[in-house]
Amino acid sequence: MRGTARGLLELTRPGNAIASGLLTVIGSFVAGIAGGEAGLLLPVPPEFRVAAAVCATVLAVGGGNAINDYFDREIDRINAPDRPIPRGAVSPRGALAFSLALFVLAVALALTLPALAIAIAVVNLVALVAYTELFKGLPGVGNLIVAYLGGSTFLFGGAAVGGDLSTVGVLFALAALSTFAREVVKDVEDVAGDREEGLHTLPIAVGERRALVAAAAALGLAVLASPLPFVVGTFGVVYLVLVLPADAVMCYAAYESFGDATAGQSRLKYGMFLAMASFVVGRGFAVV
Ligand SMILES: CC(C)=CCC/C(C)=C/CC/C(C)=C/CC/C(C)=C/COC[C@H](O)COP(=O)(O)O
Ligand SMILES: CC(C)=CCC/C(C)=C/CC/C(C)=C/CC/C(C)=C/COP(=O)(O)OP(=O)(O)O
Ligand SMILES: [Mg+2]
Repeated sequence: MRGTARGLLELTRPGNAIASGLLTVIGSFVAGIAGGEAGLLLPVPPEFRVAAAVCATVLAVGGGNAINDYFDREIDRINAPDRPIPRGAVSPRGALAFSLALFVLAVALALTLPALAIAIAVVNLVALVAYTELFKGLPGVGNLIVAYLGGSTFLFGGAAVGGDLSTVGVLFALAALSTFAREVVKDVEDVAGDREEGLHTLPIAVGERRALVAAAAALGLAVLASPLPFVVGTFGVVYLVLVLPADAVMCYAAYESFGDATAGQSRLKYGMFLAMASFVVGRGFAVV
C-alpha cells in the first residue's frame, strides 16, 4: 500500500508540478495581483484566485504526467522501466483513475477564476489528455504542445488576477522556447523506444543531429531574448545579473546534448530552474 501511495506521488512528478505552481504565482505577481473582476462567475477575491490558480496548476500538471505514464505504459518498459507503472507499483487503471481525479479537482478550482483563465485551463486540459496519443508522435508537434503548456502557466497566473499580460507574454515566450529545446533533446534520448513504438518524433523524422541543431536554435533565441523582462518589462537589474549564469548553464547544456542527450536534458532542466529563480528574485528586487 505504501508502495502504491509512493507510486501515485511519483506519477505526478511532484518537482515539476510544484515548479509549475511557482511559475503561476510569478505570472500573477508580474501581471499585478490587484487585478480586475471582469469575467468572474463568483465574486472571489484576487488572493484566493492566486491560491486557486496555483493549486489548479499543480493538480493539472500532476494529472497530465500521470495520464502520460498511463498512455506510455508499454513504451516505458524500454524508455523508462523504473517509472511506477512498468515497475508494478501502480496499475494502469489506477494511474488513469488517479489522473482523472486530479483533473476534476483542477477544473473545480479553475471555475473560481475569470473567463480567460478558465479558457486557458480548458485548452490545457484537452492538450494534456490528447498529447501522448495524438501529438507526441508527430515531428515537433508534441514538443510545441509541451512548450506551450509550460509557458502558459505564466499566462494562467496573470489571467487569474485579471492583470496586465504584456511582461507575462515575454516570460511565456522564454519558457516555451527553452522547454521546446529540452523536449527535443528528451526525444533524442528516447529514440530507441519511440522507434520501436512507431512514433515519428523530430529526431526520428529528420535525424538526431538536425533535431539537436533545432533545439540549440530555440534555446539560443530564448537566451538572446532573456534580457527583455528588464529592457521592456518590469524586472530590475538584479534579474539581469542572475539570469546570465542561468543562460550560461543552458547554453552549455545545449552543447553537451550533442555528445550525451541524457546529461544535456538534465542540465538544461537545472538551468531552467535557475532561470525561474532569477524571475522570482529579480522581480522581487524590482518591487522593493
Ligand atoms: C532563457 C530563459 C530565461 C528561459 C526561461 C526558463 C524557464 C523559467 C522555464 C520554465 C520551465 C519550468 C521550470 C517548468 C516547470 C516544470 C515543467 C512543466 C516541465 C515540463 O515537463 C515535461 C517534461 O517532459 C517532463 O519530463 P521530466 O522533467 O524529465 O520528468
Ligand atoms: C495551467 C494549467 C491548467 C495547466 C498547466 C499545464 C502544464 C504546465 C503542463 C506541463 C507539461 C506537462 C506536465 C506535460 C505532461 C505530459 C508530459 C510531456 C510528460 C513528460 O513525459 P515523459 O515521459 O518524460 O516524456 P514523453 O512522454 O513526452 O516522451
Ligand atoms: Mg512519457
